[in-house]
Amino acid sequence: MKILKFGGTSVGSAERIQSLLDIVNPAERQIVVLSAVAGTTNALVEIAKAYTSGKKDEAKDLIKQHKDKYEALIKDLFSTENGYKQGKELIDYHFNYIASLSNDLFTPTEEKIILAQGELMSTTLWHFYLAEKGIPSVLLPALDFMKIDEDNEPVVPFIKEKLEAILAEHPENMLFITQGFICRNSFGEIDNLRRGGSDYTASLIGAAIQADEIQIWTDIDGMHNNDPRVVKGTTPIAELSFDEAAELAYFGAKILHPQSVFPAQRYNVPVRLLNTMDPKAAGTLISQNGGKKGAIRAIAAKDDITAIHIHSSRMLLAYGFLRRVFEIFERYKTPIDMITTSEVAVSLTIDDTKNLDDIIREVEDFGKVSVDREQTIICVVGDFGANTHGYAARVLDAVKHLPLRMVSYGGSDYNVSILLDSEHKVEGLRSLHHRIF
Ligand SMILES: Nc1ncnc2c1ncn2[C@@H]1O[C@H](COP(=O)(O)OP(=O)(O)O)[C@@H](O)[C@H]1O
Ligand SMILES: N[C@@H](CC(=O)OP(=O)(O)O)C(=O)O
Repeated sequence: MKILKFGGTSVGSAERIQSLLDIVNPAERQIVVLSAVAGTTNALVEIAKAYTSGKKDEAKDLIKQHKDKYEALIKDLFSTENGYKQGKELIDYHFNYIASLSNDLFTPTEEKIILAQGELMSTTLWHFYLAEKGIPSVLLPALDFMKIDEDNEPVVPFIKEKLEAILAEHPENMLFITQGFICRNSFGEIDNLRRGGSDYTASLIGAAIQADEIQIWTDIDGMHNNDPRVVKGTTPIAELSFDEAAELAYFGAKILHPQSVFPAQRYNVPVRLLNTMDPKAAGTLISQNGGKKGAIRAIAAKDDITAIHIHSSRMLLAYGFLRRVFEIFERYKTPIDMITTSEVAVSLTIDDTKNLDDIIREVEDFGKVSVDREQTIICVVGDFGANTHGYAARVLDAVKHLPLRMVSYGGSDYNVSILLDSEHKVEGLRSLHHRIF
């Protein structure tokens, strides 16, 4: 069984929703995971922000604006009166529900309920469209099987058990549709897998049911060797290993949600990145042995990084120092991305600054602390195993005209990372691209 995920742009208009049938073969048993229509989740975030700050009129205007877009979409999508009627009832229901939340005490729980409406609408609209065309499909409610625990980690055995039970109820059906992104948390409340999380849904489903392949359909012909939004002349990479893809996704290659590689890797299910606008293009295949030995594969950048530098003479010849520093970050559930150390100092980076003030207060017990904000990690990914040579030199040579804050090499066989001020990011990406590829 295959899992096909279509992102926001792939369901971004009536025409795009209709042309999913050019790609999806309804005679093949498969699960199709859909994101919300492009722009919807951003609009829902804005509505929730307006509610949070008590701006009910602003929220009402935003709801109206967005509902108008959906009115236009369903007019173009359906060709029968009955199809249109069903679509209209659906969007009335969801937008009235969003509007009704203005009367409640607005907490993060209500915010997550609002954010879930986009995927609930897109999947049901496509299900109705297929029905209009006489194509049977089964809508699988993600909220019935997609679950995360108290640490926001997915509960794969639960997902597997629930999903297999639901699929077993429909032995004759071929086409299943479900929502990406949304899930329930350990309290049973509606939650989500964070922005861009529909890829993660597809990967978790693929892992849970041991699918043959997970296909991520988007608006570009695979993972490119640099950020196409910043650098001209980037090219798609035919094959990547899971490790390389994970590094690229984590360090900013927006085409894949950062966590989405791990479930597929853990259960060894290949992932293919494909282009809805050009379905015949080869795309990128991510698999166990996909990497090309001894080569630089791609460059990615992650913004909004904060660097923390701790200078302490107590570190000199001491043991247990780093453990005590790391424990502080662990207590505040703050992941560390990059680390460099000397005998009397340690520098590390984080991207989640929710608890930064508390962390700094505690870290200051160890020595002198300084913080640099608006930093960017540029990550160069390839096969840099212990027997290879020259890669770090090539990377550093390409950015020798830029001030570097940190350099990390050797942490894994796949990654050379540099930290620089975000104002140098574009120049860094371009210079690396032109000198390396
Ligand atoms: N290395 C990269 N390779 C391919 N696309 C990338 C890369 N880095 C950033 N992107 C961007 O990711 C976009 C696709 O991701 P996204 O917008 O999340 O798609 P979707 O809405 O289909 O989930 C592309 O349009 C491209 O601009
Ligand atoms: N709709 C959600 C989830 C998602 O994955 O979207 P997309 O596939 O369009 O990146 C978001 O915008 O975050």
